[in-house]
Amino acid sequence: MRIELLSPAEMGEADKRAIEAGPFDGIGLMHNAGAAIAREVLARYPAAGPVHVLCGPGNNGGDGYVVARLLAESGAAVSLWASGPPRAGSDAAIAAAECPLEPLPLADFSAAPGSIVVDALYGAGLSKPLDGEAARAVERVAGLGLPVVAVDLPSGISGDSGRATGPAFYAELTVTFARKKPGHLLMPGRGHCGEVVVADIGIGDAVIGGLQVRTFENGPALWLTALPVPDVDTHKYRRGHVGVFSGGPASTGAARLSALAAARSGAGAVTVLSPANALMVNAAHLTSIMLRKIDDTAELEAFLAERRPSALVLGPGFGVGEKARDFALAVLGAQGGVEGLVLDADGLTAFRQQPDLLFAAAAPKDGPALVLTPHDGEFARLFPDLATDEVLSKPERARKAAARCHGIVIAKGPDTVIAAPDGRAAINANGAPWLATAGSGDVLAGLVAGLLAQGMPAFEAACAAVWMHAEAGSHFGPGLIAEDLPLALVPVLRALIAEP
Ligand SMILES: NC(=O)C1=CN([C@@H]2O[C@H](COP(=O)(O)OP(=O)(O)OC[C@H]3O[C@@H](n4cnc5c(N)ncnc54)[C@H](OP(=O)(O)O)[C@@H]3O)[C@@H](O)[C@H]2O)[C@@H](O)CC1
Ligand SMILES: [K+]
Repeated sequence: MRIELLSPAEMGEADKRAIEAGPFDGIGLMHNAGAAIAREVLARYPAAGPVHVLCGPGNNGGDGYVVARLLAESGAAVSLWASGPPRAGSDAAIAAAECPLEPLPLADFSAAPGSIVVDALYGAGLSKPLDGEAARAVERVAGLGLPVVAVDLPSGISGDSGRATGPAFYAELTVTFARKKPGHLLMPGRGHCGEVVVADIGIGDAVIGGLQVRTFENGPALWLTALPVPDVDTHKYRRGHVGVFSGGPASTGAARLSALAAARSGAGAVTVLSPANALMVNAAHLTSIMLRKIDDTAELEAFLAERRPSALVLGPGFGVGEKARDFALAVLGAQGGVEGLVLDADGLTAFRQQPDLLFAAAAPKDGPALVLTPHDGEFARLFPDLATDEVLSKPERARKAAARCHGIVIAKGPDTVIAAPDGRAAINANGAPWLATAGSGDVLAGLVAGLLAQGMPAFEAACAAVWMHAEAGSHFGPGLIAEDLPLALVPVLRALIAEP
């Protein structure tokens, strides 16, 4: 699977390098792009009524002229609407000259029900919100409920950020070239794209490889080789030991959800670390998972020294306050053995007044890895300036946050982004609305810790956990509650580990 996500700038560079490398020149790539779209239109709408191709002034419009010509040659009834002539000397001007159809002014666009729309107004070169005739075309198409096939991106959607700065088409199908772009996976872009097809237009893997892309679609291809599989001669502590901090007697369930997920991920041992007053509640609900009393930092340090847990989860149901901060800092300061700390929920909020305290504790390179799992609200508490920066895309925000906190940031949402301090970022796209349920985040935190404890590098562990969590939720479907998730991970893990 080709998992690189190319920004519009990287795509432009790929285009340039592919032309230099040959065999296709600019108009050659455009012919390939147009042919791929025409093929999809004919395959998906074989009994289609008239096709209306809307062309903008740039190369996105150029692709549209190729599509219009090819569809007309195949016998389809095609109308061509253009916002203006392409720039003289551009590839789009060549494509327009090759197209025998006379363009009608976009301002006059109208279509009968039953028509298909090919949106070739703006793609990678979108530079401002759609307005005037383009905005009216979006409105008319939506009003008529016509199916839209978008060329590269639905016009109005940013390929970088997935944002719609103004009106934007809702496509049934988006055909893009060489690789997906971040805007296909980030919200709201993802909701505008419909199905996304990636067409090979002759830009080779070597060209893409040379770009040193740092943004990926999250999926097994990104981390499967790092997924821990136990050796035949293993024993339970070699499979990693996870400690999960529990809250007080009235809020222990979240820690147990994390603990169960850590256990299901393959960690050999899991211990719930409970205050004395919640020991009995936890004991009544735990079987294979161990229990240990920890009320203060001295008890925590004794546990770390004696039992040498490899990863810890702090936050779910824990309560916000000094104890959360002290415990997190003690874990990050632990000498040797601790692979990582997953800080979630209350563990994040506890640092809202002094995020730098946390970030400084995570700075030493030989210390435990820090993984933060904020939803939007928690992200804004720790990184208020990044959260309110309207210019940054979600991956850029997460990258800056990761660099600042010296840790992995899992910026949760329908388009969860995982970022590392070294600049890598992955966008998750297999999420399901069923996952938006209380306790779902606790399961994710435990899953990350379980993988960390088994020695998976932190970025890969975070990406794998997010993907598996979403996959488990999608497979389970309607009726999902967080208690179902740990067991729903089993078929997901089985399928991954069975893969050659
Ligand atoms: N790269 C590749 O590998 C290949 C790329 N291909 C295709 O090329 C596409 C990229 O082409 P592109 O760079 O010419 O950009 P495109 O989206 O056509 O727009 C640029 C023009 O629109 C204008 N403009 C922008 N927004 C506007 C607005 N809201 N309202 C009004 N005007 C607006 C903008 O004006 P300016 O910003 O300069 O003022 C400029 O004139 C890409 O998506 C793919 O389909 C394929 O052929 C195969 C190979
Ligand atoms: K488009």
